[in-house]
Amino acid sequence: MKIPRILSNTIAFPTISAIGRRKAELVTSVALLACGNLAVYAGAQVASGDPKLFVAALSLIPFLIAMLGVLWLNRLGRRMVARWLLMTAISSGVATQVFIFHGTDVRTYFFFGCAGIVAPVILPWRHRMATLLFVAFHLFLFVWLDSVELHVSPELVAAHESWTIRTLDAWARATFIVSIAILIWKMEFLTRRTERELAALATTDALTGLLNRRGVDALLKHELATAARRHTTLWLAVIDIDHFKLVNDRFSHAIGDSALRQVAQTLSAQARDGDFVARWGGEEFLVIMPSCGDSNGAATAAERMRQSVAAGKLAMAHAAPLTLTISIGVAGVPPDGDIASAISQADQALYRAKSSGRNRVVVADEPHGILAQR
Ligand SMILES: Nc1nc2c(ncn2[C@@H]2O[C@H](COP(=O)(O)OP(=O)(O)OP(=O)(O)O)[C@@H](O)[C@H]2O)c(=O)[nH]1
Repeated sequence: MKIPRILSNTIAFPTISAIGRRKAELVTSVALLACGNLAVYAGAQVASGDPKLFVAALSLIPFLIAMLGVLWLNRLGRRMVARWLLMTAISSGVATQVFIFHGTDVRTYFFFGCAGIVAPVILPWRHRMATLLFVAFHLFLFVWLDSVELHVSPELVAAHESWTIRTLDAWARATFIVSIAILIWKMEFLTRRTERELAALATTDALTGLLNRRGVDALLKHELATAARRHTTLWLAVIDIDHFKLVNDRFSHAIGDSALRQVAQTLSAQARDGDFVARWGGEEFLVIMPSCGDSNGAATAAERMRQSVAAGKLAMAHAAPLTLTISIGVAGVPPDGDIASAISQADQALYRAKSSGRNRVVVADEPHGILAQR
């Protein structure tokens, strides 16, 4: 079944931050929960056949419209308005039921308790004083109404033993507990997801979508441990775009960014399963190749990447397509070796590749350095 866009949590709010999305989804959940609860409530009132309860059910229509407004405003990104509308609509919907239609015989006032508990997680921290007042007022109403008998409607006192009143009473109690439980579960779920998203963001380079330095550091340690267990060499390729400063200076920083993205895509496409491509720094990339075997295998893989970048063209709006080249330094980390010295060797090999003309691959332990060139 296709879920209407306005109701869907998974596809909603694609453009906002992880934390903002968490709040927005929480607002959607509470709005849907409140709608569901009060729809059942209104259903029981209508089914009772009692004209007063029927009018009470009709009085929930503005509340339902307000909930749709909350969902809509939330999607539009008017999250502050959506949050306050949600809380005030719940509050006034409950107040209407309690003070105009039921009094305290039906425990609709339990929803004041719900509103008081939910408010701090929904309302913005920025409005903390207003939130505090909202919470205090609702908890006061909840405690006060629980301790007094407020028979607003004489008909309701007469109908006290009817199935409708019992149902509404039971529903209000059950909803109080279940709503809080669902909210806690939802918050836990969203917190875990937000944590995962933030962890992914912290290890991802925003421009290219590759692993960033922080991400690759952890990965390197893991891959080295695996290689050491298998007694194999972990091969690393440090890659630098040639004359990249010229691209920025001659065209623009935006074109420079496009060039970085294109090289990142080409390297990722050329990497084999099990290889990892990361953005190592400005215009430098690092490729981790755990299963290349010997230096020939690593050099062949690096050469394939070099050729592929050189064969690509970066489309330009008002100029001829741009051809980019890269220089690559390759080094291996033996099972008992350390990453820092392998990176340093790869850097030196890269330096040799640059100083001997660029657009080439140099393997650190090759006596002549230059293994492949065009
Ligand atoms: N557009 C863009 N440029 C960047 C980014 N990060 C670093 N750079 C640029 O990359 C350039 C690196 O230039 P250099 O280190 O002089 O190297 P180069 O021009 O590539 O020369 P060689 O490496 O010797 O071939 C600098 O101009 C940086 O500003 C980025 O994220 N986007």
